[in-house]
Amino acid sequence: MKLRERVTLGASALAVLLTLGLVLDLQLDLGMSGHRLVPTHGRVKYSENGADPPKAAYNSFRRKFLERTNSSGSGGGGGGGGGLTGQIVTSSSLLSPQDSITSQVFSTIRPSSKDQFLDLKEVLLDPGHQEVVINTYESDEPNPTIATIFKIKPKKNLTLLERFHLGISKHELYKENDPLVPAILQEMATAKIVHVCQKEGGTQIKLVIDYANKDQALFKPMRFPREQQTLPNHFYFTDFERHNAEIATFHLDRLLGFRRAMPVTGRTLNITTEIYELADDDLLRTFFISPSNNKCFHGKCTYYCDTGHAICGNPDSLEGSFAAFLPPKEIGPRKVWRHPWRRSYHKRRKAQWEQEADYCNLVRDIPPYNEGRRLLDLMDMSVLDFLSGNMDRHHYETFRPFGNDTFPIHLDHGRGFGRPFHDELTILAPLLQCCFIRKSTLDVLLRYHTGDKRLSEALRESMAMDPVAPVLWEPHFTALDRRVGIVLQAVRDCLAKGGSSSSVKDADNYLPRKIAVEPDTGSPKTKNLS
Ligand SMILES: Nc1ncnc2c1ncn2[C@@H]1O[C@H](COP(=O)(O)OP(=O)(O)OP(=O)(O)O)[C@@H](O)[C@H]1O
Ligand SMILES: [Mn+2]
Repeated sequence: MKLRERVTLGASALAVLLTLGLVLDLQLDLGMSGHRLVPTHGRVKYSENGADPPKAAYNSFRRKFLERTNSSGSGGGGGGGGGLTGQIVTSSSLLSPQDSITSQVFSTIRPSSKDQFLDLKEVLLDPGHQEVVINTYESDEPNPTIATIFKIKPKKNLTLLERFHLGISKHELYKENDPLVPAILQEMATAKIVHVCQKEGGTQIKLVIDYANKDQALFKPMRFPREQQTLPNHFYFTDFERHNAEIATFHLDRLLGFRRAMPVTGRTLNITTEIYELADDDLLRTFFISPSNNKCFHGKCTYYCDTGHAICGNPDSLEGSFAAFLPPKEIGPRKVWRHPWRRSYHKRRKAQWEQEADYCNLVRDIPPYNEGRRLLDLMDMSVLDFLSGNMDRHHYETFRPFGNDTFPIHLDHGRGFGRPFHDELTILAPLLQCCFIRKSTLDVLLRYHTGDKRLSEALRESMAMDPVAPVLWEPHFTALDRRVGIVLQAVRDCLAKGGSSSSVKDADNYLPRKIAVEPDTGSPKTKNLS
């Protein structure tokens, strides 16, 4: 080979390697949204006159290389105390004043636990002309179920879960006080298991549990005792999953009146007779006996599926969460959406919403957020996640048969309930940036804050019957009540500000665009997202 050919070949190989490296790096940062791929890796700078502000290069350098930590100081009341008042709560990514030009800083005040929020009560009684607390009328709209859409007549011999599936409706997974829910919890916790295999996909190990009547559950194993907190050097995307967070979030979702999470129960299994002896070959291959003679398995997955992170019986029993299985594709096909407030999933990069104060206005011009219930549902989701401390909301799913004006299913809560002494305000970013909330959600929160039964007490009661109770470590209950107060304070801040953080004072810009008049044909705003 001539020298020139060798050089050309070398250069081509280098180019291919570089491209591959770039693609792999971006992969970490891209999300799939139905069929829209929305990159967030571009560093979008925000400045008032469109030009880079002074020191922008320095700030960007500093953010990139000097401020790598994801868990610097916070206003979170240490020691599980709660009840601290007048203290400013800020996001953990709080930056210096110079940075606030290019970065959004999230902050609010921790209210007193005795604050009765009379101002919010007044708004609930008479919403008037404000644009923060939004009354919706979903209950007046048709609410077809899977059974009605597919014209399925429920037969007598259906299983509990089959009946549950047929009852899933456009507005919710199950009705308030639906007797099927406790029945399914009981069945999942006690019925005989006949087969176990690993669930494909996802980052951490999950097992599909088959019962004799063909009903199924999704099993997430316990890894740590209840008191274990998120490791200080773990990012939200390397945090371990907690089975008890799945259980607690189902109860929390139900108590908040959302009913968008599948029922989840705890159960203690015998690892030999209820997993090993029923496992399929692929799972069986990952079983081994630990030095202390316990049976262990690690399965196959992207994170933590190796001998060092194996799941072991103790000595023979293994606790886990059992989530009722979602309906099969034939009747409940789902659409996957990229969450607009998704984090960057990169140890140094920031997401677009972290850098643009005006981000909400961008989102609400884009379908499906420009009309109907979706954006309000994301506010609900951010409240749920803030209360539980779940930072891992990258995608969400909806049921296709109901079209786009339907609820997002609350799935995958394994990373909640990890830091009871820290309130992560960035989880509330959708609410803080859009500045509106469903009236019914505010109503529920206010009742828990000022009524007879605080949220912690309601949750404790709701989970008392779970087979692995107590489900949560005590400090998480204190955290919940404290965080309810913070959400209420955030709504109060919004009312005081008169709505969205946008500088545009046009009322239409504050409302979920049910009233949007013109179809969105390549609005100039979308250029930032493409
Ligand atoms: N109850 C359920 N029944 C059936 N399928 C489910 C259920 N819950 C979740 N899934 C499916 O399994 C996928 C993975 O579940 P989940 O997100 O809880 O696990 P994960 O390991 O945290 O995944 P990821 O790492 O992608 O976040 C979900 O995206 C969803 O499509
Ligand atoms: Mn997950």
